[in-house]
Amino acid sequence: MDPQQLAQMMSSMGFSPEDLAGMMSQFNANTSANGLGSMGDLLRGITAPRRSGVAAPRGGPPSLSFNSSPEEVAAYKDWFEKDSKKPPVPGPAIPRTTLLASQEMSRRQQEEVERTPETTTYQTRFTVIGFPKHSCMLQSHELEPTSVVAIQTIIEDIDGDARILSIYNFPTTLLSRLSYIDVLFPLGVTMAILEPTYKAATQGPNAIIRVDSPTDIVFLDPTHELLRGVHWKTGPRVSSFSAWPSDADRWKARGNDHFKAGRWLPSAFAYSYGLRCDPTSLVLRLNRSESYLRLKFYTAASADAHHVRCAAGVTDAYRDKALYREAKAEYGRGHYQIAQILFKQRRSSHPDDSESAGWVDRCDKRLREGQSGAYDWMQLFKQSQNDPHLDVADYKGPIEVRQMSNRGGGRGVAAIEDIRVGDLLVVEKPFSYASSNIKESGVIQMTLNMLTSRMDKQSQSTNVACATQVLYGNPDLDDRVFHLYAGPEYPAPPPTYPPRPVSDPVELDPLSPTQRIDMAKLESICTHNNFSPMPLQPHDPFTPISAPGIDSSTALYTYTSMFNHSCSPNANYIFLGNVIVIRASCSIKAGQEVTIAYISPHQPYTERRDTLATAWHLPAVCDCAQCQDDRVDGAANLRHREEILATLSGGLLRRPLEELQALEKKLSATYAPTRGPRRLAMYNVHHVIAEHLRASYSMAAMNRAIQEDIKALECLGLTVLKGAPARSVSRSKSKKRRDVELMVEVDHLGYVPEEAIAPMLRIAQSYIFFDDLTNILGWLKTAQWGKHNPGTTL
Ligand SMILES: C[S@@+](CC[C@H](N)C(=O)[O-])C[C@H]1O[C@@H](n2cnc3c(N)ncnc32)[C@H](O)[C@@H]1O
Repeated sequence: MDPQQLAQMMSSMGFSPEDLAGMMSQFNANTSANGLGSMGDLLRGITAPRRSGVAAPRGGPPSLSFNSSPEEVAAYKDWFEKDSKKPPVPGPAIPRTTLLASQEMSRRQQEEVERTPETTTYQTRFTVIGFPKHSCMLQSHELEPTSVVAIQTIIEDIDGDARILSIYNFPTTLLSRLSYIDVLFPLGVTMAILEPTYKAATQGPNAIIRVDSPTDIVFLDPTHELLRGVHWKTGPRVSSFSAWPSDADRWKARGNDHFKAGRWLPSAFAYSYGLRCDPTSLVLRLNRSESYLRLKFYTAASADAHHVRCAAGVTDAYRDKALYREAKAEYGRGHYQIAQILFKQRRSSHPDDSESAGWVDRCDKRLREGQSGAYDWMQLFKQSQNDPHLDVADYKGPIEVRQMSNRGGGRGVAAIEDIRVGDLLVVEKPFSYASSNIKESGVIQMTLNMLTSRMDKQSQSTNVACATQVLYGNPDLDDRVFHLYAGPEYPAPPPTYPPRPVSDPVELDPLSPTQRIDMAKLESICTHNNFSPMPLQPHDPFTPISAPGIDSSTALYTYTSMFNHSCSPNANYIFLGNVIVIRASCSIKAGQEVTIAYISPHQPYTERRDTLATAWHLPAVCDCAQCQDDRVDGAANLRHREEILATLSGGLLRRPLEELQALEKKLSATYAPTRGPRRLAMYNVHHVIAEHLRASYSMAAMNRAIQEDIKALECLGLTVLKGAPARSVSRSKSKKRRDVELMVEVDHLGYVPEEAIAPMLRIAQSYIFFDDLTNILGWLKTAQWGKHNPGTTL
């Protein structure tokens, strides 16, 4: 997003220019504040040795802000690449008191923001993603601590050498309040950080220890064997370290307090500490399963509930609760058959419980949707207006993933039988979804993505954190995400998709997760596969726009990520809430590749090529029909066309007819003679010529006006029928049914652009001049159809 786009976005959201100026200056003065960056006192911890050399920073990076020019971004990237090749050296020592003082100040500022959110200006945060980093891929028992440090935002080693610690992507901490972070990372808690990265801060003078992956953090009890024999220079414990429960019952009570206050992850932590004291406790596991359900950690919830349900000697009451929780967790995992069996078991022991009967019905619906693609579209549309998260099953039509030559990642989607226009191909809930609302959150997060050299939208970086959270709580989904295409820097993914599902739930100990999330790869996967859901809206349902109150949204879909791009695709997608629905936009033969458009096919060729190359790493030569056509036109013609279009910014309507006709000739000459009628750049010229002709109000001119508007429609890619009508559409009049013909081809349900409606209506109006009722009704009907067919019919 460039500064101009940002300014436009802000003003469309109701920010004044003064607001924007305030944000910019505040941003430049502010360093990389994050939630943890505002904590005051000390935590303690242990670092594992870095397994590979990550250069400690020497000399600061070029400064960056969200109004940095592409050259400044390139300079930063250049610095970063050079800097990361330097051998590691010790970082500069910064007095502990200096760091603590600045930390205290940050905290006070943050507290002020929380106290008076309405009077505080927007907080700006800036960070960088998409650089190589070292998420530990080893198990924690392989830890070999070489240095002992006190961990919080300021950490120090046993000799008192102080550093800043930044933890990114820790589940549930996004935009959370200080009081919540204090609970999650209480003062004095000891953690082992596996393979931290020591790097220059994006802003400000001080280097930071950065931990990107939450699975690189292991929480240690004071009695942990790693801490045996460790002597802290600052004394055996941090002064404000609060009492540490030493038995399972106290941990249970603490967990229950957190749970009652809606602090789900801290409650799961407390139950997990309790389980360290008493690994056989069923009540702790049962309680933890409910905390996990609230966090949507379905796999972890199912594992705990299953453990309790099947434990020897479990009481009926516990078994009952565990059964219900396991059933809900399996439902959350999309295992509707298993969930239904469990809900039925519950119903048979509680015949009067209407809730479990309701769950059995819901499972029935999901099973039907997943098998036959039979959805209640209207109901879903209505629900999506209140909540983007819809309770639906995923569906896959007659398609499969195959190896495709010349495609990044090597795979693509192909039809396994002949598909008709409009057929449903995919319905998929997002793996992760993030939306942002700057006004509500009061935070502007700018993220430089080193993989694309572009600024990510706020929701893009948030979505990485959301995907991390889903993986953290559902470790069985690892392959579903890590078998996606991760960009040219990573080895090709496996040739098939989806991976075999893991049926047995995997247990999660949040204090010492055994799974490892490779954050650099996850960032790259999100970059190469993300979508911006723009849900259908009620007032103008066929013009997708952002939902009210949402500035941007980003989602990762897994199966959908298998579709390759084409600028003239044969499938279209829309969003109901955050659920993606893909349909065939024309007939597709068995074996043919099914493609979707990642970007608007209406952009000029060079813009499409550049966006596809930088944002999607598509090869310089896209082999779709539209790009081939554009290449046949030739670079000089494409350039010339853009130059002509650039001169038209003042609009066309006021220009004399002769000038327009000359313009039409000039533009036409930029298209190769072999090209068909689809010439997007010429739509408007034809339509404006038609308007001029119409103004003269003669029979001949009116006829020519109709022909010019037909050309305008053909330039937009529509096939106007000159012979047999496309389809009969019935309408009732005086109880008799009369058929009205559509005037354009409907075999290809490509996106009917908004621009097509005006020429259609004007043609209908022009036929009034000729008293031609068939054409008047036909074109009115066609305009109505066009308005209601943005490429897919539900
Ligand atoms: C969302 S993935 C599509 C699935 C991918 N081909 C796979 O095997 O996982 C996006 C990546 O596929 C490749 N890709 C998509 N469309 C392409 C096209 N038309 N030509 C070449 N590569 C394409 C690019 O590398 C792009 O970054």
